[in-house]
Amino acid sequence: MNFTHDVIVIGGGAAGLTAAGGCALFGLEVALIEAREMGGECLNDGCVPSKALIAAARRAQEARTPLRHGVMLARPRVDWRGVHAHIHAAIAAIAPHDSQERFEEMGCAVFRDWARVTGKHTVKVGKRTLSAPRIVIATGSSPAIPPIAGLAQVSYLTNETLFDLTERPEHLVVVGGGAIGMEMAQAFCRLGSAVTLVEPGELLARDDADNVAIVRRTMEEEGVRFVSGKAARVEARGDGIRLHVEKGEAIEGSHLLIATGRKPNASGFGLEEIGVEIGEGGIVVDQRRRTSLKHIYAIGDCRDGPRLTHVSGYEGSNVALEITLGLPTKVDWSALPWCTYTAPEVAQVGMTEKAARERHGDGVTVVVERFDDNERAIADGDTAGQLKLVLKGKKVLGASIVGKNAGEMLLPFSQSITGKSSSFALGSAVIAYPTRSEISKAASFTAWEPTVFGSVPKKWAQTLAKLRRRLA
Ligand SMILES: Cc1cc2nc3c(=O)[nH]c(=O)nc-3n(C[C@H](O)[C@H](O)[C@H](O)COP(=O)(O)OP(=O)(O)OC[C@H]3O[C@@H](n4cnc5c(N)ncnc54)[C@H](O)[C@@H]3O)c2cc1C
Ligand SMILES: NC(=O)c1ccc[n+]([C@@H]2O[C@H](COP(=O)([O-])OP(=O)(O)OC[C@H]3O[C@@H](n4cnc5c(N)ncnc54)[C@H](O)[C@@H]3O)[C@@H](O)[C@H]2O)c1
Repeated sequence: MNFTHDVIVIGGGAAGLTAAGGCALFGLEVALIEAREMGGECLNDGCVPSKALIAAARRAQEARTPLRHGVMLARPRVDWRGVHAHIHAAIAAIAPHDSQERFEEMGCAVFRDWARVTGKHTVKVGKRTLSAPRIVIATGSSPAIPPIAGLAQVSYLTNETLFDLTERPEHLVVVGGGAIGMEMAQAFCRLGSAVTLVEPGELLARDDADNVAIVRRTMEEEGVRFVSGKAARVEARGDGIRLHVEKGEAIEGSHLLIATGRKPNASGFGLEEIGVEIGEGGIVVDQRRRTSLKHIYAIGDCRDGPRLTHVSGYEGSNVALEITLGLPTKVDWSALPWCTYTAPEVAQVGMTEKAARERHGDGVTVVVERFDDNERAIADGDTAGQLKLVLKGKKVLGASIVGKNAGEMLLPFSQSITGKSSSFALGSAVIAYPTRSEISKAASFTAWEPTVFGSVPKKWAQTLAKLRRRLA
């Protein structure tokens, strides 16, 4: 077959851009297809706008505690148009990294239209049919809308519309206590909205429950109200809504945010017709991210698996290496990090205590270090939180951190889990004083303490001391 390109990448989000850019930098002829804005969800309606909103909220919260450390601040005045402008300025500042021009400079042919897979090696975009020996599907996901009776008849927000608000919601009702629900509930509350969050199960269910309890307490103290139950029915009420919780109360609010997970963008553009297997959680892939048709890869949010920007980037670069150099690259989730950017942040790498005990039973030990023992945290007056180090013997299986900047502290534990460092190396490292990172050294050293100060080293130290007294 006379192919038009070496590889076709569908989707210009974190996954597709990494795969396309990687292949182009190795000199392959790459077709990159994106129907909407370049940069996908992370840049346009995900990570970037949500973290920009959180930054505005942090500023308001700081001022809301008027007297702290002997310093008096003026009460915050939140101008929602200013918040909106900050969010969109952040998007605009990062947009050049993901732009059509940048990827064309790297050597990609960029097509800005919807793609349809028309054959095992062919993709139609606009009036053109492209063909390649390898195809990468990186079509992302959309908000999953739960079966709440009456939802279609009321107006509601999702991450696709939330960041366009130009006025502060009076009372935001958030459905879903996952990462989006928790981050946005706290941010809107800090910016002055009343916030009620409805969740039937555990908040941040993938994280360590003790650590989540700490962030929940902080959010409650700041004014977020948590309602346990499933959102079952909703109706319009004046300019707002009234949400009925299954076997529970009815909550009235001015705005409704649906944050109940993601639906992979896997069907409706030709994959089923050519025999690519699609499961409940998305496109079915093997560890090398190959679909049931081995020359077609699926990466990022569109396939079954973790949905995070760094995961999309990791899979994009793996697949680029496999396609360009022919090196099979399997994904490895043993040191997968993630962080929810509430205050305090809730961060995780590797296994939680619960997951480790399910897998390894009594062989697991857990070391807990609290930030109220960390001297930088004390000096800063920001001691909420703790680090849980999960070990099997001295091998690190995971770390669960809740606290200010917890997400920044995961790296040494990632390296320990992957064998590029060890709990001993971290426990004996020299760490700048006073920093919050000292807690990582403290936890690692605690794991070694019984060995370092065990009976054998103690006996040896005593013998040496005796010898010195005799010989000196
Ligand atoms: C509010 C929010 C906050 C988040 N915060 C974080 C965070 O802090 N950290 C983190 O790691 N993750 C975060 N995420 C998750 C992160 O945004 C996603 O995991 C990531 O963006 C997925 O990247 P992707 O490339 O797989 O998909 P996407 O970014 O969705 O890209 C897919 C692209 O494919 C295009 N497309 C789809 N079908 C077609 C077609 N047929 N033809 C042409 N183009 C097509 C779409 O237009 C889209 O641009 C957040 C998500 C949300 C919603
Ligand atoms: N900081 C981050 O890394 C970050 C931030 C935001 C989003 N994300 C990613 O975005 C994706 C989506 O996040 P999310 O928070 O929407 O999904 P999620 O899957 O994390 O949480 C959804 C929650 O909605 C609840 N729910 C479902 N139906 C409900 C109902 N009828 N009533 C009440 N609650 C209901 C579920 O029990 C669940 O707890 C995730 O993949 C996440 O990893 C990541």
